[in-house]
Amino acid sequence: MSIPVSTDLVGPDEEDAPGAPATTQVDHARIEAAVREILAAIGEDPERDGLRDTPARVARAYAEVFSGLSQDPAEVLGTTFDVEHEEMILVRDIELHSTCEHHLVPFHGAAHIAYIPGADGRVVGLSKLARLVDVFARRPQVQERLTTQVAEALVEHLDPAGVLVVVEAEHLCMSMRGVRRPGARTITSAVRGQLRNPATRAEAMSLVMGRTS
Ligand SMILES: Nc1nc2c(ncn2[C@@H]2O[C@H](COP(=O)(O)OP(=O)(O)OP(=O)(O)O)[C@@H](O)[C@H]2O)c(=O)[nH]1
Ligand SMILES: [Zn+2]
Repeated sequence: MSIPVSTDLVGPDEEDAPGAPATTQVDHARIEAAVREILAAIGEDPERDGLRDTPARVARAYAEVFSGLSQDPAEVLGTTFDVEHEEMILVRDIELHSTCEHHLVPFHGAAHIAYIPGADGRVVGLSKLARLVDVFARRPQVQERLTTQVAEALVEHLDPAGVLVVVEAEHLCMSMRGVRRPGARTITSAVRGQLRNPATRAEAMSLVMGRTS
């Protein structure tokens, strides 16, 4: 994929408010021009009061929503530590927002991640699992790929004995348009290593499904 060069390219942190998520390198001017064109194409007046700043707002929003394109999972998982824990670690209900690559509308839901540390006993900080989800969610996505990418990144960078990733989400492309079925939830999973073992997998799934929320 080639990223167009423009004087309006804004890199990470340059225009972000303190504490805001880093934004990706996107061509703001090009997004603004495209949004103006879409507004005109749907019969709107891009110059009317409420819409005049919309192209710039959309460019800033896209920079944030697609910031995962310029983030490296290796960095997120770069800090690990050893603890004496050989059993499964599971973080569930990691809220996620992503963008369906077919319609460029959101899908949102939760990820649940379980892993068993590898022979070297390394674990990651719990927050890094949520950051890892964001690295892949903040891209044009399909849910299956998002699920697989999170699992594969953990396998590659943490070398665990086993991994289970479950993602459940509602796709607005199925709710607000098209087939119009609000409330339908899609569940995907990716399982690697010892978590493929039926008993271990069943234990992880019961922990995921037994959530109270
Ligand atoms: N497998 C999968 N499909 C998805 C995902 N997000 C959206 N879709 C589907 O992608 C399909 C795209 O189908 P198309 O027929 O090319 O597009 P469309 O005419 O807009 O389809 P409708 O949504 O049925 O109106 C739709 O069935 C969507 O529900 C996803 O994460 N995974
Ligand atoms: Zn869609």
